[in-house]
Amino acid sequence: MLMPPVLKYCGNHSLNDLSAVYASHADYIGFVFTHKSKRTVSAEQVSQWLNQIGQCKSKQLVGVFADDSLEFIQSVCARVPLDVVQLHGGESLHHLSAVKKIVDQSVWKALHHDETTLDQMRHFRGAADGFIIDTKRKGTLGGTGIRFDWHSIPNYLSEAKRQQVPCFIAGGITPENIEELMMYQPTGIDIASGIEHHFGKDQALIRSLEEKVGINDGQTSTSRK
Ligand SMILES: O=C(O)c1ccccc1NCC(=O)[C@H](O)[C@H](O)COP(=O)(O)O
Repeated sequence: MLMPPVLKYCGNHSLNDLSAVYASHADYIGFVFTHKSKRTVSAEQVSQWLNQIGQCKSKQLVGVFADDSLEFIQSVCARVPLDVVQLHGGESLHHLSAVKKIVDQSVWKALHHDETTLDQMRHFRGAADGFIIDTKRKGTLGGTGIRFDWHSIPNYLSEAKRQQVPCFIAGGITPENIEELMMYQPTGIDIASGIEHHFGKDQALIRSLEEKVGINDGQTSTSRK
């Protein structure tokens, strides 16, 4: 029996979004703090929502940044109890190492799929604590709702396994195409658009996706680990 992938639901930008993903089997809940997104939230908003809804111990919080300054990243980490800092821009190895020095959190590097991605994963070996492989689209860094050529997934998973770090597949994953993606046996999946209806996270879409990856309602995210 195949293990269901680790789930990350990203781009939560309202209290309703947070309620929907809290009720789900998500392992990671992502907030986009960089200003380069239509889903940008502030540290103040997120900490207010967390106060309203309470902390959820079985889920880890991820903060998404993209080419942001060390000061900005540090200021968000001081206000929001993040478990992971995700760097989603064109950050260099030098910048990622500098971020690692100033935060206590794990630092993941998002890479945009193209013919150089595997080399880039090797370049970040020993520094990045995990990878997100996302779709490359000019003018947008993430949350595109567009998938990349999944034939490269086995190479990405093998490299992450060699490095003994998690690897999430992102970009255009939906309840409609998740069964096709499951044939590549992804260890982690990361979704923003595909579980949204009218730009808000939708519990019916989340349930449909989770059923298709083999997570049933009797399981909590911790009982899957
Ligand atoms: O979601 C965004 O709007 C976003 C904008 C800029 C940088 C990163 C962003 N999202 C990061 C994620 O981890 C998304 O889950 C990932 O890009 C997949 O998005 P989607 O294709 O919409 O499922």
